[in-house]
Parts: sequence; structure tokens; C-alpha cells
Amino acid sequence: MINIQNLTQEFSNGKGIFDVSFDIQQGEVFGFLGPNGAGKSTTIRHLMGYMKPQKGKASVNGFDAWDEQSKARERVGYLPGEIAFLDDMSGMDFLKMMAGMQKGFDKKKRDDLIHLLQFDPKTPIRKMSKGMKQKVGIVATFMHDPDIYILDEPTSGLDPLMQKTFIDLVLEEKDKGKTFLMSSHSFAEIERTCDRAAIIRNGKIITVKDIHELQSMQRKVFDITLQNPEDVAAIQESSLLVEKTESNIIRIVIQGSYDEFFNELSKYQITNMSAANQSLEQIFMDYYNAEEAAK
Ligand SMILES: Nc1ncnc2c1ncn2[C@@H]1O[C@H](COP(=O)(O)OP(=O)(O)OP(=O)(O)O)[C@@H](O)[C@H]1O
Repeated sequence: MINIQNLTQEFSNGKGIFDVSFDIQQGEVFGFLGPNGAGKSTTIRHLMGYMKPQKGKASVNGFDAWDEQSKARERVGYLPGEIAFLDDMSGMDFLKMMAGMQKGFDKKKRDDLIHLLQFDPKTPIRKMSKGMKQKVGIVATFMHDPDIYILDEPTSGLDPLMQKTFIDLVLEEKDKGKTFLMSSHSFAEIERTCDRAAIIRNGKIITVKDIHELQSMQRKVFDITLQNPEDVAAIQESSLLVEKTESNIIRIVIQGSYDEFFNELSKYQITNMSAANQSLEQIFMDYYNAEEAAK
């Protein structure tokens, strides 16, 4: 459904995207992960036919994104990273304007989405918060029942409850066989929805992986507070990976099996324990460093 081959766009400042390639099959939810400035939006803009590739090509539904722009875009719901609204309009005015340009617009679907996302569409856009504007954009993207969704950071500005509502909406559309490309810098969001994900950094694809493989790369970090400070030294002697210690607190990092973790810790009195997921940025760095070391 979506095909990108050796796509390259170097800006005059040397930034851009370089030899980006990946394919997305029908019915697949594909995550596009990377830190700020990695090249996600630039890649997506090529898919929407807003930029002519310097090298390589992008196609959607079998049509070249640049040469056959209108055909390529026909069955696509696109949510840009930043939507250009006309501030004098209300949310509903904007949705009506968009509906006028969409094939397959469904009024009932629009109203159901407004109800789901819980906002007042009569509010003037200039009075809307970032999250509320994002909701208007989501309705505009989903209300014409597209086959392919191309979403640039769809949950930015949404509160956690609304992020969950959005994830459920994606899963519902996925069940109908829809195809998604979704950029994000949130691993949690990608994890809940995606089958596969590409990781991009400095304009280059680092890896394209099945989501379960990506999950196994994510390390868990535990801060354990021990009743007896002298137990810290004993744990350091074990085979657990200790990242740091501070008086009676010890930081243990786990990747994969928990057996040794529970075995060892059952020997001590623990007064507090907190767990944190490794951030996406750290996963990139680990992956990137491992690749570099292997060279
Ligand atoms: N028109 C342009 N001229 C020069 N540099 C640009 C242009 N557009 C993007 N860039 C640069 O290219 C790089 C990739 O930008 P891009 O917007 O694609 O990143 P992104 O992954 O979408 O990031 P974000 O999460 O911040 O939206 C950045 O360093 C950006 O500053």
C-alpha cells in the first residue's frame, strides 16, 4: 500500500532524509519512530506529494506520490503535524470545508467522532487549545472513511485519556483492514497499535522491526530501596546489572528474564520499589551504539 525506496532529500543546511526505504502492506499498522528532527515529517510530506524527491521514490496505493499526486492521495486520510487552520472559523466550519473536498465524507461518522473525542465544534478555532485543535484534525482525517491513514504525531497535545481513546479508534479501523503509517516519538503509543516500526535518526533508517522485537530491546529500570544499606553490596556481588547505588537505594536494569531478579531480591527486605521503562531515545542510542560497535 505504501512503498518508499531510497528516498533522499538533502536541504541546503545538510539536514534531511537519506536513502529511506520501507514498505507497508495492506491492513498493517506501521510506526515511524524517531526523536525530534529525525526526518519523519519530511518522509511523510513526500508520501503526500508535497515534495519532489531528489532521489528515490514514494508511492501510495500503487501511484507515484509526486507524478500521480491526486490518484495517490485519493483514499488517504492525512493528519499533518501542524494543521493550518483559518482562525476565524469554528471547528465545524473547518470540518465542513474539509468535507467539501473529500470523497466518501460521512456526516454520521463525523458526528460520532466529535462525540467520541468530546469537544464543542462550535468553538472558534482561535479560542481552541492545542489538544482541541488536534481533535478537529483527527475528525477531519477519519470522517471520510479512507483506506490508508498517514498520521504525523497524531496524539500530540492530547491528554492520556484521549490518547487511549485515539488508540482504540486506530485499533477499530485496523480491524476493518485499514492501513496506517503513524509517526511518533512515544514508544508506548506505537507499542499498543503497531505491527512493525521503523526507527529513523539523523535522516537515516536505523532499523525496521517487528514490534515484539522492539519491545524485547526495551530495558526496564528498577529503583529498589533496601531496609539494610549493607545489602546493597551483596546485590552488587550478584549477576544482576546494577547501574548505580545511592546509600540504601540500588538501580537495577533488566532486559529479558526476571528470574534472577526475583531470586536475588527475595533474600532482602525491601521498603520501596519503582519501575521505569527505558525511554525511546535510550533504545535508539543503545541500538545505534551497538551498530557502530559492530562495524
Ligand atoms: N525546508 C527545510 N529546510 C531546511 N531544513 C529542514 C527543512 N525541513 C526540515 N528540515 C530539517 O530536516 C530535519 C528533519 O526534519 P523533520 O521535520 O522531517 O523531522 P521530524 O522527525 O518530523 O521531527 P519532529 O518530531 O520535530 O517533527 C530537521 O533537522 C529539520 O530542521
